Amino acid sequence: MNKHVSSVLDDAEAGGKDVIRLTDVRRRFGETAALDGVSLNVRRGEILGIIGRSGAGKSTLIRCLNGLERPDSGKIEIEGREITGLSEASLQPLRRRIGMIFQHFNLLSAKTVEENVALPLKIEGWPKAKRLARAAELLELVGLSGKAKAYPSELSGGQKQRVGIARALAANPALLLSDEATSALDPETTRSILALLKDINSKLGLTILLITHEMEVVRNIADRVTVLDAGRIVEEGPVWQVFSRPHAQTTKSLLSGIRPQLPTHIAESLSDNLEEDFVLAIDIAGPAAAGPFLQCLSTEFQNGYRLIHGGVDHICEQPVGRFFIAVGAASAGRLVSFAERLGAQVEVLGHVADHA
Ligand SMILES: Nc1ncnc2c1ncn2[C@@H]1O[C@H](COP(=O)(O)OP(=O)(O)OP(=O)(O)O)[C@@H](O)[C@H]1O
Repeated sequence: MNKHVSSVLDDAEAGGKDVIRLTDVRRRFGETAALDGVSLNVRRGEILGIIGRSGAGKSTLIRCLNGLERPDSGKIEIEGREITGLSEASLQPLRRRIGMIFQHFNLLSAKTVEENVALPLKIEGWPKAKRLARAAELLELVGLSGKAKAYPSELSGGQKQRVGIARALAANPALLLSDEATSALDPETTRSILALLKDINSKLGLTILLITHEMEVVRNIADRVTVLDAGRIVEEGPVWQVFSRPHAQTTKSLLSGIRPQLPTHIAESLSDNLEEDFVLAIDIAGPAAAGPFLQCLSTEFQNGYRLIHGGVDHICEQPVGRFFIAVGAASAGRLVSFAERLGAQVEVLGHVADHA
């Protein structure tokens, strides 16, 4: 185990369960409540995703966390120490406990890769030889050992973000805060950066807070997710649960791009004629989704329903099923109760003629 790994683990063992804790944090700008009573915690070693529409309050939350913005009221604690009310000087060492990576990398173009990575250590007063040794160690961790003497302009977007990650880890933070860090990257590069973050999370036990509008990012690497809307938390929980059974309308619409939807031509032909077939959206998560659910349904109802669309996906290794089913009016009530008894959540979307 290298020195960096062991020091992060030592820190992890020394502290409490929550790296960050927010209690009833409020911040207004005139009439706008950017944060309207936000309480959340980021547990040591987890990856927490925060999602929300534009204007939901994500940037304000980040600025409150790194001390650039002060909340009007409420409490923010980093590793058990309250930061609200601290002077700029007392805030500095706590601010260094949070490493940040950004959408546009924020590297210094006139400095080499190793100088960029070593910069936070220079600010901390480390001697040159020591900080270059640490930069080499971190560049190895992010797979860029051969690029120490290169300049940012000579790197691809993915490589620049790897440098950003190495720099964010240099001062040995308790938390890595990722602010839309993959939003400027193509899908393949995004996947490789997410794999690196996941690897660092499991190797170093590093806690990561991901702020993103990309649902795929949260789905791929986060353990838990918090949904912000108009400055409030409207939903939170394990990613597989929230993504398989979103309750808040905001969450449903944020996830509409990555969850199966009723085909548009059928959605547009739905009626409210109770004599026609019922169109149901059925969500089921956990072991029952993996196969038994459809089997049970066909055993119980034989040919009495039609599968319109949907299937089984896997989120955080949990099977998650979403099916759109049409069933005759006479069997609909019985099918809904049967599915609910199996643990599914059922929504009646409308009605279609039986040939649709
Ligand atoms: N300095 C400011 N002055 C006035 N209003 C502000 C200020 N900062 C944020 N707001 C308002 O607070 C609300 C939350 O903004 P914030 O930037 O935190 O949202 P966001 O979720 O980060 O949005 P985006 O995804 O577009 O960056 C918005 O209505 C915004 O217009």
